[in-house]
Amino acid sequence: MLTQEEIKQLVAKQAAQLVQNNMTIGIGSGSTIFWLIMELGKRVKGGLFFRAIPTSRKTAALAAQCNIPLAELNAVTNIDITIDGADEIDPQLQLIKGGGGALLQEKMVAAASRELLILADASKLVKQLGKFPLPLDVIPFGWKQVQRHIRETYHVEAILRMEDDQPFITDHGHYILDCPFQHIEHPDILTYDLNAIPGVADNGLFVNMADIALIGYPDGKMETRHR
Ligand SMILES: O=C(CO)[C@H](O)[C@H](O)COP(=O)(O)O
Repeated sequence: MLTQEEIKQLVAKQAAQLVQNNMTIGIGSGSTIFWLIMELGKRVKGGLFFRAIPTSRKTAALAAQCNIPLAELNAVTNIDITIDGADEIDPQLQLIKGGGGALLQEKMVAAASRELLILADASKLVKQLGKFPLPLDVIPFGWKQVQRHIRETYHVEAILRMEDDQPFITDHGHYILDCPFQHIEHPDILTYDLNAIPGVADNGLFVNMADIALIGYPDGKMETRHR
């Protein structure tokens, strides 16, 4: 039986093979994507040329260490594919993302891409989204108003994400509120409503965005799911 880390490595290795010469790709964030970057680094060493739009500073730094050429989102007109991880994946390939706090940039890069491929081990599969607390990316000014709105509207206690006893700060200087909705029945409606709250930059629901998910299992099998 493979460990979770070995499964992540396996799906990352498979996904890295999809990248072809001269492509522009989006590279997600997180521990699964760490392995993707390692595999892509090997392919760069082998002579493959592509350029990548990173979805976080961490990803940009890792990719640079692996000699992967980087480009800015504003500098490109086409992204062939974005490869990213997820925190929850439902049967329709609707996602919760943002466990690493990079959801805003991840969603912007994914939205600009022709295709979004999600890599995950099978523990991320759920029947219904919501067990994983939904991250909201919020502007620090007035974040408590957003928290109050979530409490009064949904009866959900949004928790300010902390790091080393300080609020966690995103790459864009924002805060993250983690919202334990438990059961999200209509992700399409919820994403729309949450983003309408003043002060919310974005939320971690990725609705109708993922095209394919590559899922790895402890026995070494891999499954491809399409939306
Ligand atoms: O959305 C993300 C970061 O904002 C990640 O893709 C998500 O948290 C999954 O991470 P991991 O591969 O470490 O489980």
